Amino acid sequence: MQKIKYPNKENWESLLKRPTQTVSDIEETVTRIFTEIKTRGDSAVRDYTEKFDKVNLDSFLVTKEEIERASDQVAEELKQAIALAKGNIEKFHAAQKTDRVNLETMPGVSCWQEKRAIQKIGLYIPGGTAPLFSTILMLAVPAKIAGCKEIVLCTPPDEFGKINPTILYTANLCGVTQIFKVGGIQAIAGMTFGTETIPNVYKIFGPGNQYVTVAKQLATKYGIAIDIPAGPSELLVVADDSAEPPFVASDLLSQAEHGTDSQVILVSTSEKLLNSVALEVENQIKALPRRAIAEKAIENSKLILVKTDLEAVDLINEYGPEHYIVCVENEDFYIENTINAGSVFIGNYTPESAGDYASGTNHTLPTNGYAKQYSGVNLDSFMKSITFQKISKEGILGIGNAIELMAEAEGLDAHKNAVTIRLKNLK
Ligand SMILES: NC(=O)c1ccc[n+]([C@@H]2O[C@H](COP(=O)([O-])OP(=O)(O)OC[C@H]3O[C@@H](n4cnc5c(N)ncnc54)[C@H](O)[C@@H]3O)[C@@H](O)[C@H]2O)c1
Ligand SMILES: N[C@H](CO)Cc1c[nH]c[nH+]1
Ligand SMILES: [Zn+2]
Repeated sequence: MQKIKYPNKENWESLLKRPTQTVSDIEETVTRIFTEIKTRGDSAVRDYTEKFDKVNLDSFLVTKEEIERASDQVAEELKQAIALAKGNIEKFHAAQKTDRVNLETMPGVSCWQEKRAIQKIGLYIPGGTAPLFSTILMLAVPAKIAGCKEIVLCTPPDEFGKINPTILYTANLCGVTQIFKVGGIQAIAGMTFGTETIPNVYKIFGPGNQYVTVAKQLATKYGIAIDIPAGPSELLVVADDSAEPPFVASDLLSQAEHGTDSQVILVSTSEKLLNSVALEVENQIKALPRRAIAEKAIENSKLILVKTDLEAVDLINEYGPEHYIVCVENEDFYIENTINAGSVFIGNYTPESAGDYASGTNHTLPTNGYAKQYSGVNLDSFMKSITFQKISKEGILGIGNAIELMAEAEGLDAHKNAVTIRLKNLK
């Protein structure tokens, strides 16, 4: 990891740059694939699946038999772990339900707001280098609580045209309607336009690599809503001498192992802590099965020494990390001053992995600095708010003249007339 001592504020922008490619780097490829899938449907999906996933599939739809077989292949112990995680995610997301907002803004003018589920949604479940079945819990569980009717899932097949059994088991457990063996840009395009077999949806959810993330962003040009840009995983840890260096190193590596384009950052006012963690990272990385991936990500990663807690907080808010671990004595200061972050993990005994799997919070979070303007996925992501109003005779008498005057001032006589005609009727 590159160590940077007391960086100047003018250099923050380049210091805090992500290693990912930009939308413009990938957009041309994404646009080409979108155009082909829009015009050629399944046959183009098949071609791109062969090109990127190295398998030629007759059918993308996972069958009932495949789902049943998958359940037998998942160990009982893992099923119980999934059940525990599912329970916590259910509890935390069900608690996010809100009451209807109901108000009389003036006598006889009642306004209220209610939420309704988005009826047709698509979930992208990453499967390029690891089968992220935990992401199904993060998306399908709140979707069900919200009341989404049709839940389509796409995930890349392996070279034998198979999907990891735990993905199929979890999808079935969570009430996913249809599962398709399609990944990457072709999956997002399929759910955007619909093909002979893949239904189009109203909103696409889920993380993925850079191609998936840019494809989701492009889908919005075609009227599809997306959850958030949730690309390559990242983690920023702020720690002081109260932190356990081996714990901090293990957290940094937990996100570094996601992909070569992941980034992890350690910020501290203690050089001693930075050095101890760097040594620990070097040691722990050797034993990782995904060492090669983690090592690449560590090349993109940084140890940053700052002078004060205030400087640390400013730098962290400027970065807007997806995951943010606060492991310092003065934790309240950091928590109170957190403005931009996807999800925050506090203290020596809160590994980031807890949020990835089982604490109950959602792991689909904004990356690449998007925590400045986006929230992570939550119950509201699966719903729309609809406003209602009902005006009585008393109400229209009270509000009518203001509407008439405003409509007249905008030069919109038909708007004014819709009120005038009613007021006359009441005289
Ligand atoms: N931000 C979050 O909330 C969050 C959560 C979980 C995972 N993630 C991230 O998800 C990502 C998962 O990535 P992954 O690659 O393992 O799986 P993936 O399923 O996202 O992507 C695999 C697909 O990418 C496509 N692809 C690969 N190379 C391509 C190329 N050169 N051109 C076009 N398409 C190509 C293929 O179609 C393949 O099926 C990781 O970066 C991880 O950090 C993020
Ligand atoms: N850390 C990822 C979100 O960036 C989520 C995940 C799934 N499995 C393991 N981790
Ligand atoms: Zn993770």
